Order: sequence, then C-alpha cells, then structure tokens
Amino acid sequence: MKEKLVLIGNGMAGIRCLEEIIAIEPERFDITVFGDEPHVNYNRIMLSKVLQGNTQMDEIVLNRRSWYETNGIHLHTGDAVAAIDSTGKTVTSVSGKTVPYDHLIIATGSNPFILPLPGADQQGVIGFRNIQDCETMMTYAKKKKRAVVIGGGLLGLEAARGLLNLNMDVYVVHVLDSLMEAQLDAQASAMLKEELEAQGMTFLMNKQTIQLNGDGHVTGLTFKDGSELAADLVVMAVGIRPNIKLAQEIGLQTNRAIIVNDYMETSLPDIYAVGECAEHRGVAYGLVAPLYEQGKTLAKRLVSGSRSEVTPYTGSVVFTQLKVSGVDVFSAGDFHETEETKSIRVHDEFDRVYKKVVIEENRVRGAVLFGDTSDAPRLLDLMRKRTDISSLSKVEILPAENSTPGEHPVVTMAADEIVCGCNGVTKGRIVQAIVEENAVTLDGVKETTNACRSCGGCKPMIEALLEHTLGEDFQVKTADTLCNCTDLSHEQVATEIREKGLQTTKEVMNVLGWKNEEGCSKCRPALNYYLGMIHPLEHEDEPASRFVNERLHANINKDGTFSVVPRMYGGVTDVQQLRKIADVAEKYNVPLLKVTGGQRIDLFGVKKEDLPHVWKELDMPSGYAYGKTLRTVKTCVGERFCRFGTQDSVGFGIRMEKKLEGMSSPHKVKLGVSACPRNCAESLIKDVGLVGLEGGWDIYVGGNGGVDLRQGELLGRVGNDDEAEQLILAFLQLYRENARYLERTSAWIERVGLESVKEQVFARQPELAARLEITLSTFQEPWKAIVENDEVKNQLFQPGGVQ
Ligand SMILES: Cc1cc2nc3c(=O)[nH]c(=O)nc-3n(C[C@H](O)[C@H](O)[C@H](O)COP(=O)(O)OP(=O)(O)OC[C@H]3O[C@@H](n4cnc5c(N)ncnc54)[C@H](O)[C@@H]3O)c2cc1C
Ligand SMILES: NC(=O)c1ccc[n+]([C@@H]2O[C@H](COP(=O)([O-])OP(=O)(O)OC[C@H]3O[C@@H](n4cnc5c(N)ncnc54)[C@H](O)[C@@H]3O)[C@@H](O)[C@H]2O)c1
Ligand code: SF4
Ligand code: FES
Repeated sequence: MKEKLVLIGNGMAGIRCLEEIIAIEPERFDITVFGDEPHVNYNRIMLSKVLQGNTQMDEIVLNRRSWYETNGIHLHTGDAVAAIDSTGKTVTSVSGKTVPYDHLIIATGSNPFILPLPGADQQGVIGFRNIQDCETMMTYAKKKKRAVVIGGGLLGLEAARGLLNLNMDVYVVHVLDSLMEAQLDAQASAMLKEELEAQGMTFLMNKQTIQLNGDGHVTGLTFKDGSELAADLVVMAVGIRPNIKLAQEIGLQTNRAIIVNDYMETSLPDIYAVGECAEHRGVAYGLVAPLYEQGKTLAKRLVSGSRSEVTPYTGSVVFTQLKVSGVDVFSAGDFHETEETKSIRVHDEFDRVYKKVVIEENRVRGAVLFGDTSDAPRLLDLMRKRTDISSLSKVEILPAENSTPGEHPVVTMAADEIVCGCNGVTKGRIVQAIVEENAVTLDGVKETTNACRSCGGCKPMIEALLEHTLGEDFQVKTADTLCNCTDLSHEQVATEIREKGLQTTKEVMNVLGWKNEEGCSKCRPALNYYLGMIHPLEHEDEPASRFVNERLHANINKDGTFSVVPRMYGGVTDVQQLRKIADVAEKYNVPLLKVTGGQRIDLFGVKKEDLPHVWKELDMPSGYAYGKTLRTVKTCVGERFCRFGTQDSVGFGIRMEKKLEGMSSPHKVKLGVSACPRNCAESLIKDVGLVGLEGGWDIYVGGNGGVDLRQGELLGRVGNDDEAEQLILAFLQLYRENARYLERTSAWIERVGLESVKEQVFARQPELAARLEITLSTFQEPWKAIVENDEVKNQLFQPGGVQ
C-alpha cells in the first residue's frame, strides 16, 4: 500500500512541492490536499496583474482540477484543517473529515497583517492576499471613489496601481519617509515616488495611522499628528504574519514561523513545513523563489525517505521586482553600505536611470536598479555564485557586457545563468527545451521548464531566447495561445477556421478540441470576431459572445448607467442635430453632456431602460463608442476655412467615416485627417492618420494616443482622395486579417514591423480593399434594428434585465 501524504494548504509552495514529488516518482504517495480557499491552486502573485487589468482571473490558475485528478490527488477545497493529531497521525478538517497520514506537510502560508487599530474591524477595511480581496477591490471601484492603501511596500504599491487603473483616487499612507525601504535606497525610493506620483498616486509619508473612522463602514483615517483623511476603502499592506496556529497547537517549535532544518523537517517526526509558514535559519521568506527551492529539497527528502541523498537547503539570495507597468525596479541582496563595502553607482538624470551595486570583499553583496533592469540577471548570477569580481574592471559590472545594439542581453548570457529567478531556470535549460523538446512557444517553455510560471518578469527574456534560437521561424511559432481553453495560437485558430470551413463558435470549439466546452470570456469574443472576418457574408453575429458594452450598444458607466454617443460624421453637426440632442437630454434628465476627444457629443448617465427611447428619439446612427470597430474620424477645419489648409480634410473625413462605419476589427480603430502638417486633428496618434500636402496626402499608421503612446509611421504618400481611400482600405483589411483579436494597430505594427506591413499593403492592395468592401456591404445600423424589435428591447433593456 502507498504511504499517505497529506498537504495542508493548497497554495503556491505546497503544490509546487507536490509537482516536484510527482516529477521524481509519480506513484510514490497516496496524496490528500486540504485548502481553505474554494479554488484550485492559483498564481497569487498575479492577483496584482488581475487588479491592474492586465490579466483575467481564469488565466492565473496554475493547476486545474484535471491535474489533481490525473495524479490521483484527493482535493478538498474550501475546507480548512482545524486540528492535527500528531500522536494518532491524523488531520481533521472544519467540515469534519479525518484523514490519516504517514507524512504531513504544513504549507499554510501567511495572513496579511491588519493593524490592530480602533475601527479596523469595519466594512471596507481589507488586506490583499487572495482572490476574494481582489474581487472586493474591483467591486468597490465600481461604486466608490477614494481608496487609501496603508503601506508603501511592494504589495501596497501594486495594489495602489491596480486601484488607479480601476479609476479610483488613490492615496498611499506610509509610515516612513522612504517607499519600499526594505528593497530600495533613498535615491531609488525618491525616483520611484516621483514616477508613481506622475502616474496619479498621492503619498502621505511619515504618517502613522492611529484610528479608522466610520460607523460600521470605514469613512476615513486619523493620524498621530491629528490630521485626517477621508476614505471609502482602506487596503492594509503592512506586511504578513506566517499562519502557524495549527503548528503551535501541537507544540511544534516556532518563532516568527515554524522552525525547520535544512531538510524542511520540523521539530516533530514526519511533519514538514514549506513556504511562508516555515522559518529556515532564522528567515521566513515572503517570495516564491526561496519557497520553490525549499519545495524541491522537501520533495527529494520525502521521496528518498532519508536525508543522506538530499542536498540540504542552505538559504536563498532573494530578489524583488515591482510589478507596476511603466516602472522598472529591481533589488537583490543587501544594498546597505557599511565601512566594509564599496559601491558602484550610475545615475543618468536624463533617462531617469539609477543603478547601485554594493561590493564587499570583491563580491557583489546587493544591488538596486531603477529605470533599467537589464543588468539584473547578471548581477543576481554574480551574487548567487559569489563570484570574485576583482578581475573585472568596475565599469564592466553595470552595463550589460558584449551585447550588440538591438540584441537582448539574454543572448550573451552564459548557459548556467538564471533567466527565471522565481523558478530557478537557467538559460541553458530553456534553450534545451526549445531545441530538443519542441517548446517553441512561451506556453511551451512554461510547461516544459516551469520558467515564467510566477511573476512573469522573465517573459521578455524568454521571448528573446525563442526569437534568437528559432530565427526566422519565431514569428509563427511564438504566437501566444488564444486562451487557456486551447493550446492553439490566434493565428492557428484563424487558419483552422479557414481551412476547415468552421462556421460557429460551438463548431470551432468542438472540432478544435477546446478543453473547456463553453469557452471563456477571452476566446468567445475572439472566435466571434475571427468567424465574422473570415465569413463576412455567412457568419451570424453571436451577441452572447460579445462584451456587455457591445451587446447593449452603449458604454456602461462607473455607476451602472450608460453613455450614448451618436455618430457625427467627421465631427460635423448641424442645428437640427443639436436641437434633438438638447431635447432628448432634457427629457431624460441626462446629467452630463460632454464633447469628446473624438469630436462627438456624449450623453452620460442614461438609464438602461431609457436607452431604446433615447436612441429612437435621437434618430441618429450609433457612434459605436463601445465597439471593436471604427470609432471616430477626427478632422481639422481644412482648406475651406483655414488659411493653412491644402486639402478638404472635413470632406474626406466624412467620406471615410461613412465608408468604414460598422467595420468589425480586432480592436477599436480611430482615424485623423489634418489638412496640413500642423496636425490639428492629431493624425500622428491615430490608427490611420492623414496629413494634407500640396497635391496629396501622407498616410501614417499605427499611432496611439492612449496608455501605450506611439507615433504613427508613414505608410505612403498618395496623390488624391481615391488613392488615399484604396490604401486605407487595404491597410485596414491587412490589419483585420493578421492582427490578433484585441491587438491595436500600434501593437500589431510593433510586433510585425512596418516594412512587412508596407510590403503586403502595396503588393496586395486591390484584393485586400475588395475584401473589405464585401465586409462593409453587410453593415446594418444597430440601433435601428433594436428600436424596431420589441423582443430584443424587452430582453436587454428592462431594469436589471439580462446582460
Ligand atoms: C498580490 C500579491 C503579489 C505578490 N507578488 C509577488 C511577486 O511578484 N513575487 C514573489 O516572489 N512573491 C509575490 N507574492 C508573494 C507570494 O505570492 C507568496 O510568497 C506565496 O504565494 C507563498 O506561498 P505559500 O504556499 O507559502 O502560501 P500561499 O500561496 O498563501 O498558500 C497557502 C494556502 O494555505 C491555505 N491555508 C491556510 N491555512 C489553512 C488550513 N488550516 N487548512 C487548509 N488550508 C489552509 C491558504 O488559504 C492558502 O490558500 C505576492 C503576494 C501577493 C498577495
Ligand atoms: N513584487 C513582489 O515581489 C511582491 C509584490 C507583492 C507582495 N509581495 C510579498 O508579499 C508580502 C506582503 O507585502 P507587503 O508589501 O505588505 O509587506 P512588506 O513588509 O514588504 O512591506 C510593508 C510596508 O508597510 C510599511 N508599514 C508598516 N507599518 C505601517 C503603518 N502602520 N503605516 C504605514 N505603512 C506601514 C512598511 O514600512 C513597509 O514598507 C511580502 O512578503 C512581499 O515580499 C511581493
Ligand atoms: S491642420 Fe492645418 S489646415 Fe488643418 S486646421 Fe490645423 S492648421 Fe488648419
Ligand atoms: S522571474 Fe518571475 S516568473 Fe520568471
């Protein structure tokens, strides 16, 4: 009979340890896992990214239920272990299950530390540790305005960035005068603060909270200096406390956490601890890299049955990277300077780059990098190997050695250098997986080597290695998978739809073997788009596969009301339209009428049930301000009234808007038409931007004025409006056929390069334009159809109706 192994804690460290055990000897143990949370094992680290809106909740699952089943693991989720009987060798759960063990692993992680202040037990005061906390913040952001994060450490700043992305006003209260003081020196910390202030955070430094005000729900904070701050939500990110209650109850030796030796053995036989709840040589780690190293040692210890064959775990060099987009921060080891240390510093005030390497007895002891973290893997390698650097010239230590311009520094790294710090995966292992084990996509590398399965910070390096190793094959092969329901990439799915003549999302999922037969929020809209793009005449749009804004043909506002943006071709209106808008706004008590950046009038705050009436009475076409389609064509005044104008920008803008109206596309598309290089219509930050010249137009593509600001690049120069239209149609069709769903023109061109786009647009102009004409011929104004259809009206627009 198999020995019984019980794991308490279905989290990152415990499950990684099981993965290591299974990799060595899959059949060795009869395994049972208890998890307090109702979920399978997920990537806790990525909750920051989920909150920031860069990742979906269903993308952060690390082990699906099928993994537990395949490996014969008895999984009990949502059922915490309440007691351990170390004499009888059993554990008993809250729901009353008693399970015997031969070996017991405690991997209960930590709890967020909630400051024991008066008022801290009110609603609206939370930590940030699990899916539930993340969802709570997202819910608050929909109805509340001001968030206060207490704690300017890694977690607090990542939470603050997420709350900003959710459109809250964010205040960070920090007890010291320097952010992330455990990871950064004063200079880097000041630069970080400046950068985050520029992103929109407000900092209250040197502030000690003494009370949380409110009457059951938090309303604000009072500080020791007597000042106060209002708050709708308070997130405490002031550190963690290892979860050691069970261990203490059975008398295990504990300090801050459960004391373990170099084999992760606790003070009682057959009981082991791993992860944040374990304390090794006086250190309880709070980052995954050391926890995974511990998991590896424990796996070997358990499988081998004794210590003799196991290399002991002796501790880890820790490093951190802040996961806030637009800020590159890295810190490793001990960066404090003493009489025994000397430092190398680089501070480039122009590019806002700061680097400091602290050296002791010819060995790198710690490093802080801000603004450029490309040296991080090399510095970490020097630290991990304790390399004697006396033979290196000091200037060589900071800039990446031997790298040629345009080439990623990972290319020149040695094979034994670590690329993925979280998972301890070397460059050599990744290259081996790519070359010998057919791991030719990012997901493939993840699955084969574990690299990039945690914070994702090594993703650019792995992509660079894929590109370097695969050469010309890279483009096709490294395309990311569409979503977790399939192993196929966007490109592969589109090809299969074409080649197999697939017609509906259900059919695609069946024929291409979707893992989740219902699909997910990522693949359903993508498939609906690809099907419509490939079969423009045959495909019946599937509203259920669309995002709510697109289903309701209106933008949902923060407070649950909607905004209505009628189309005004080229930004031109007239007295009749203005009068109608004014009447409707008055009749339906529209609280805010606003001229948009795209030169339209937006009626904000319309109730869902009023939408059909508002649209009927406006009797204007939808401006599609919610859709993955043509949004606006912004025009300048042009030659008719402006003395600099060389072209009829208004006329051509209106012509293009009427032509492209309703065009489905991978993402929103905006045009700008300026009649001279003064560019009053901001043509260079549009997906397609025209700039008038004497006798023609310059056409720019791939501009973006949003978060990822990008200037458009010149696609070509044309002599008249007809030529301009043809070139634009060809460009947009190439984009529609080749970009991945939800990829803006800017990101697409950045990925494939302007030269390849130009080459294809000019070589295939007539056929591309003709295909787009077919798609455009199918357009139907959506609101007309809705207003005339009582069934749709009732189904979608009743108060609280189906969304
Ligand atoms: C938002 C966020 C971002 C982070 N970012 C990073 C990062 O970028 N890099 C990095 O290295 N680290 C990061 N971390 C830290 C990292 O997630 C943790 O170090 C890691 O998850 C710890 O793993 P663990 O298994 O020890 O604990 P956990 O992953 O917390 O797992 C412990 C599990 O045990 C369960 N449990 C507790 N008691 C019981 C019981 N009695 N019975 C059953 N189950 C129980 C808990 O519910 C939990 O699910 C981040 C953490 C957070 C919250
Ligand atoms: N990118 C990453 O690596 C990452 C991201 C998030 C979380 N984590 C991990 O999660 C854990 C929790 O993170 P954390 O940031 O909460 O812990 P932390 O201990 O790293 O930081 C807590 C911060 O709160 C401050 N603080 C303490 N008391 C305060 C008070 N009363 N008022 C205001 N500020 C106060 C501290 O000075 C410190 O800067 C850590 O182990 C961390 O390493 C890591
Ligand atoms: S872009 Fe040139 S033509 Fe158009 S309004 Fe501005 S100055 Fe006048
Ligand atoms: S460095 Fe964190 S996942 Fe690779």
